[in-house]
Amino acid sequence: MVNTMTLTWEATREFAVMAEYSTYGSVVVLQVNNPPVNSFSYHVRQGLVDGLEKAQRDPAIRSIVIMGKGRTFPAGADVREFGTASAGMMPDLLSVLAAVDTSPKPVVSAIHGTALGGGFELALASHYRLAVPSARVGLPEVHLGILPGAGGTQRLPRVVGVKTAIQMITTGQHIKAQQALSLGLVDKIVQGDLLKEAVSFARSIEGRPVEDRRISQKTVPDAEKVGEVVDAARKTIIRRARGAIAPMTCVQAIQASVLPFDVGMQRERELMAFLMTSWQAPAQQYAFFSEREVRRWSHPRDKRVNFKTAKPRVIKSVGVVGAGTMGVGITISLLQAGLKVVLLEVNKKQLDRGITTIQKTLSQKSASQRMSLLTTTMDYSALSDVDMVIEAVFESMRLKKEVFKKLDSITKPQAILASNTSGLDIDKIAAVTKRPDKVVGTHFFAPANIMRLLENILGKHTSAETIATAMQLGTTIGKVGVLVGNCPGFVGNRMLGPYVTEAVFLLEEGADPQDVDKAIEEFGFAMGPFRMGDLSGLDIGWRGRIEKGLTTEQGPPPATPPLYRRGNRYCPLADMLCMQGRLGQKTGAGWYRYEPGSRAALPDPVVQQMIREYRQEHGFKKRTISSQEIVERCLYPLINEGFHILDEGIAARSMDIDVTYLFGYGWPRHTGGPMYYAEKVVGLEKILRSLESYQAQYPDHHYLQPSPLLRDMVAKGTSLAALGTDSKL
Ligand SMILES: CC(C)(COP(=O)(O)OP(=O)(O)OC[C@H]1O[C@@H](n2cnc3c(N)ncnc32)[C@H](O)[C@@H]1OP(=O)(O)O)[C@@H](O)C(=O)NCCC(=O)NCCSC(=O)C[C@@H](O)CCCCCCCCCCCCC(=O)O
Ligand SMILES: NC(=O)c1ccc[n+]([C@@H]2O[C@H](COP(=O)([O-])OP(=O)(O)OC[C@H]3O[C@@H](n4cnc5c(N)ncnc54)[C@H](O)[C@@H]3O)[C@@H](O)[C@H]2O)c1
Repeated sequence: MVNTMTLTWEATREFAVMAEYSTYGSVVVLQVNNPPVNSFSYHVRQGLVDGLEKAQRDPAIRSIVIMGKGRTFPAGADVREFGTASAGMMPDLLSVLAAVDTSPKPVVSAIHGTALGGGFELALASHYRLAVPSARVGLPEVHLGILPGAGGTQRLPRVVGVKTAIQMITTGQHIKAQQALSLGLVDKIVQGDLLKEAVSFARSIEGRPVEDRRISQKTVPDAEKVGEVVDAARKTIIRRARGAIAPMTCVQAIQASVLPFDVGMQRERELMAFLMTSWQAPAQQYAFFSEREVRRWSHPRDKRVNFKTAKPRVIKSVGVVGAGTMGVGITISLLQAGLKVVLLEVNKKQLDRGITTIQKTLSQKSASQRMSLLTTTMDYSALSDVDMVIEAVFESMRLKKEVFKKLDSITKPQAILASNTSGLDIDKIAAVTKRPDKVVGTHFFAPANIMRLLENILGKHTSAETIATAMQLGTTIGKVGVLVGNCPGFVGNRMLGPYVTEAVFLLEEGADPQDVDKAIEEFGFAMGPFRMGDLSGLDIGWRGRIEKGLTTEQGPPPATPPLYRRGNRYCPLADMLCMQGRLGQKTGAGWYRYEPGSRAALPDPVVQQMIREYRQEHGFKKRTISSQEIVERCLYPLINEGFHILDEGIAARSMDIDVTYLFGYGWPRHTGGPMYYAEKVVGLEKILRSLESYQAQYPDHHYLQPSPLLRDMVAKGTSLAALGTDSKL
């Protein structure tokens, strides 16, 4: 038991304040104080080493506790230091951890919040670990393109075995305290005041030898199976990693944990150096910080549209209109965040189907509690009292206008009216209401309860308060909100246009759908454009093209040249599939065929025959197209459209585009996003020259025409970061 009377502060702050030194009788507590997440920046490392040395020198001190001040135990290395001079300044994290491991006085890590990366490695180097019940631990370095480089790949397998260590490190998962306890990663879960409990625990182990507590001195429990475990892991990881090098490099480091500790540490260091100097690590770290940076939104259209000054309205209840694919997913997201929802649908069958899906999807534990927040209705007047409505009816401007007119007359005047349109003009929708300032686009991605992106669209009259509310709603429901301007397709779908258009042109020239998908999947996408089209439903794009007058349900509009629409080259192969009722997975056939009940895309001789005949009819000569050409022809026009978007001020920053693609379209994270990839991986000049060269070969493919902004940046040597929000906005 701790005598609370002895818990008087004898704190001296002569050491760097980032690791505060306090004594409680014979126990020293070192509290890392580096808000917000207590990362190990240089001064923290120095403070810890100084504190440890002081504790060793003082004969009155018999044990040491390390903990975090404020919200968390250290969440790892200071990633912002990577690549800067301070990162290399001694003491480095490895020497801090060596001082902990070899301390003759027992060291206890007392964990609250999240002990991640280097933070958890510090805990593993300690002789004892305590955690509060809400704590989480993990080694998420793989998401930053690196590995746990302060002994994590060597100590973790010594506790949990190679198999579990591979699983934890290559997924970067956070583990809850209770699971950590059962895996032997923490020794005790403590209730109540962590400081008191930790001091009490430290006293209880004073004088005990530390040698048998040092994980570095243990052996890996499943060492004899390492070859077999690594072989099995390699197969799944290579497939899952899709070009990211960190996961497999983590496995190589873990494999070395069966060697003597010092040898394994040397191997870990070499592999860490390899990853740190790769192009993927900075790309993934950029992705990490961009995900957070988009929360600091603003828009050049209006100075008031700025996260610093705009205040959100409080949203407690939301109406969702349409219980289709998106309406149901949006409803689930809202309920999961504890918001009240009124779900309205005009079709009874559809409503019933939606309710069943919602019930099934909500986790068993909280289903009844969450379901009690849901009201379902076929009567618009049930929306009279909600704070916000999200419309998710069919993608038709006529219908959206009709719905918004109704919503405007029924809902309370201060209610915000949002549309989940995939790309229709928000201003036209707002114009039918008497509150255009309260109309906004909130573009969710399918499946809406899973996909993290929320693309929020600022209309001409949307107020700063409305945008702040939409952005805040995103945070409340765990989405990554990105603010963009209004144009057909907004940012995400607009950039997708050139990508799918060019993908279909490749079929004319000789590729099969599976060739294109394979090249794009090898680049790192989870799905190529044709598999993705089949999954989403080919009718979505077809309806859109019909609405735009580019095609009709019966074929090309009268008196239209077959391969041109409005002066631009057009390939009608996708329309031809839809006219045959091949709408993708839902009809068992699209670009591919599907066996009943299976989602596996099988190449279809019928489609191959259709493409062959099409080539013959229109005089295309089949040629072999390399994967490199496929990737460049699909992705460079997409990137080029990103430059148009920046130039027009639709996106304020290139990072808004990158985050949109990382979280909404499965762009491979290890490449940083399309704009980062263009600038830092390929190089803007190379992108420009490739576009020019393809355009010379295909002068009527208008998406290949390089954007003036791209040309200008290459000519002036400007960087995307320097462009900031000041492109011609
Ligand atoms: C911790 C979180 C779970 C908290 O989440 P929450 O939602 O509460 O808060 P935010 O995510 O919004 O974060 C708040 C704020 O903090 C910033 N931040 C978070 N984590 C870090 C961090 N680790 N470093 C810096 N900044 C951080 C965040 O950006 C927010 O600020 P902003 O201004 O952007 O709003 C959550 O934040 C989280 O998950 N964080 C990341 C945790 C993580 O990934 N940890 C691992 C870090 S990497 C690491 O620890 C590496 C170590 O394993 C090894 C280091 C050893 C180095 C020695 C290597 C020797 C080899 C030498 C090779 C040399 C080669 C050469 O260059 O020559
Ligand atoms: N499906 C996607 O992948 C996706 C992704 C992002 C955005 N969107 C957009 O979301 C919207 C909805 O798409 P979806 O795929 O969920 O469509 P869906 O066809 O699955 O569902 C639309 C629902 O709206 C209902 N509805 C029609 N008229 C209505 C009315 N007047 N009042 C109330 N309900 C009405 C229909 O009965 C149907 O249940 C569209 O604007 C679409 O472009 C779709």
